[in-house]
Amino acid sequence: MNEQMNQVLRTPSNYLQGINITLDLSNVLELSEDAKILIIVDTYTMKDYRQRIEKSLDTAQMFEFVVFEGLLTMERLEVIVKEHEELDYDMVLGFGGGTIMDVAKAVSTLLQTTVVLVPSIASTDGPCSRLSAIYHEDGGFSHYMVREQSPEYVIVDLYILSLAPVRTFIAGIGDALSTYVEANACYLSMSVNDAGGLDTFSSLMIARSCKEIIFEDAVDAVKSLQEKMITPSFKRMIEANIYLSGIGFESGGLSIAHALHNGLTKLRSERRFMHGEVIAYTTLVQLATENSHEFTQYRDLCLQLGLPTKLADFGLTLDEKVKTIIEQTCFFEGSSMYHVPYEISPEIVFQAMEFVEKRI
Ligand SMILES: NC(=O)c1ccc[n+]([C@@H]2O[C@H](COP(=O)([O-])OP(=O)(O)OC[C@H]3O[C@@H](n4cnc5c(N)ncnc54)[C@H](O)[C@@H]3O)[C@@H](O)[C@H]2O)c1
Ligand SMILES: [Zn+2]
Repeated sequence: MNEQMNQVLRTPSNYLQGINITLDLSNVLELSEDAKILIIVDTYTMKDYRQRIEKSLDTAQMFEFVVFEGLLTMERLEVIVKEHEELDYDMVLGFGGGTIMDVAKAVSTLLQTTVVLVPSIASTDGPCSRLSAIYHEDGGFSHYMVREQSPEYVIVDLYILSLAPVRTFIAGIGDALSTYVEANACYLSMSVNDAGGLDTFSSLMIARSCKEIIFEDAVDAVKSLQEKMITPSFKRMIEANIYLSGIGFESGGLSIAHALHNGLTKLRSERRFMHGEVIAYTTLVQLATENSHEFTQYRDLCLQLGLPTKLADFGLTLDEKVKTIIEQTCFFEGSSMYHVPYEISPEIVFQAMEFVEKRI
């Protein structure tokens, strides 16, 4: 019975945030002279920040870059590990978007090193969690790989994030928007969270702070980013996107919004959408399944931020194919779809999607 489980809250060992904090990584990480570091970057961070990272880690004995772009699959993960297992690295440092955070966590698990995560966009709440989302070659979600320990270091450079594309920041707000909705559903249904136990009251409060900051600060924070200004609202929103949402989802738990997102990865659309953009929509669907009086408030904020609010915004139609995907991929033993304090079924989710689709 879940009632006898422990309550578990997990956090990264160190969360450091500052303007240009990445100029001083050797000191911030207290690097020893014999440190060997594997640095995982995406094409963007490699192009714009390679020199900064090289200079900042110059006290290390050696470091090597791996450039990763595209989806994290088990096959690609095994290739990276095979190519680097001989060198006895102490640390894997991931510097990039949400995918790079997941690659770095997974590689560090398999190479048994510490992990340092430096998000170059505040687009997901991945940096503070132990999870890595693994995909199939065709883009469909496969499973979560879970690191034993939370990340040792999360380093947040406000200067770098103040130059990031506005769309990525808004996607991060979309991801964070789901956190309280899902954590609250887990708390009320005594569901197992992603930290491996029952929710603490603290994690629920962290998720609630995340929600409060979004509704107070998101609009102003986006304006700040458009003007490349590091304002108090921007700083609070960065913490909400990365830290509060990260702890809030892992130790608060996932529910319908992420289960439905994972199922919808089986659908192909013309344009590529970011994780958080899909989550904004699936959060609205979760709110609709519970007939929440807050549905309109959430939907209006999404509209104000330019986040998708219906399937049509992804160029997709709510048809039988979608229904089949929900039936076949979202409802399985252990799915977070069941993490709600009320009855749930493919029909109820589909009806909620119809409701969301018809809202003007
Ligand atoms: N493990 C977790 O806890 C967790 C949580 C949320 C999301 N995720 C995963 O994260 C992934 C999505 O991450 P994402 O939405 O960040 O997309 P992404 O990482 O796939 O893509 C981000 C893109 O932005 C580019 N980029 C990076 N920094 C940039 C910058 N400063 N300026 C301009 N471009 C930049 C990159 O080159 C990349 O092409 C998904 O796989 C999702 O499952 C994992
Ligand atoms: Zn998410």
